[in-house]
Amino acid sequence: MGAGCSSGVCPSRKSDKLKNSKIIFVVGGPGSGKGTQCEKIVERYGFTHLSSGDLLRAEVSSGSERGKQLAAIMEKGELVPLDTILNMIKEAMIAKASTSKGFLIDGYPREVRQGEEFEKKIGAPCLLLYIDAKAETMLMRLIKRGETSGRSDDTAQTIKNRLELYYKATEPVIAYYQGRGIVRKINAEGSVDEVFSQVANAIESLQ
Ligand SMILES: Nc1ncnc2c1ncn2[C@@H]1O[C@H](COP(=O)(O)OP(=O)(O)OP(=O)(O)O)[C@@H](O)[C@H]1O
Ligand SMILES: Nc1nc2c(ncn2[C@H]2C[C@H](O)[C@@H](COP(=O)(O)OP(=O)(O)O)O2)c(=O)[nH]1
Ligand SMILES: [Mg+2]
Repeated sequence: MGAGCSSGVCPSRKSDKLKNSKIIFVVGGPGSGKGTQCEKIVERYGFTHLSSGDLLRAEVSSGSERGKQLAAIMEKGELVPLDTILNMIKEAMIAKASTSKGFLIDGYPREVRQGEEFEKKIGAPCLLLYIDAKAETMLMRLIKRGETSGRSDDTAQTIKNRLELYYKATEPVIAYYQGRGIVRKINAEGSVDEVFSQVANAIESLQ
């Protein structure tokens, strides 16, 4: 163990506590319905839901100096530094490792490198749920969500940036994992329950 690793939360090595954890990546564009489906998975299957965006928003709400820097990036719809978000996810996973039946990682990886680093420092996913909706659908859902979400990034210009970044950086993540045969594509155009029936089939195919 190198210097700085004595706390047990060492970002540079795999954690023994997490080595047997079941890991599901939930990938899709902004507004595709990742958060909505994750809530339903938790209700039925009892997994632990970790949303990268929620972890970051909690840090922003804490008012910390780091939170202020993150807020400026998120308001523009850009990606925060890889190490920051990966360490936050790893710490949250370790905190739940002894009681969790498995982890839903929502909003991460956003780019292929994030996936590679996650696997080096945490572990490999057994499933990638690809929540697929058309750009117009995502745009409409986000504009509607923006009426009540209070999220500073649910605004027309930032939504446009987030969608562009999704197609450029995140879609390649799906192709990367397709090569391993762990991707299940979910058609997210229908109602929440229609989408969930596909999601449930994918989860049950694991057990
Ligand atoms: N894995 C990540 N890497 C880098 N930045 C991230 C990551 N996850 C979230 N962020 C930052 O937090 C912001 C909000 O992310 P979040 O996942 O909540 O929103 P989103 O992509 O619009 O998805 P959704 O609205 O579908 O939940 C992103 O625009 C980005 O600035
Ligand atoms: N019609 C329809 N609307 C949906 C579905 N899933 C989510 N929504 C709505 C609820 C939200 O206001 C918005 C974005 O959903 P979200 O769960 O926050 O998405 P995400 O940004 O976490 O991917 O879209 C869905 O499956 N069908
Ligand atoms: Mg979300």
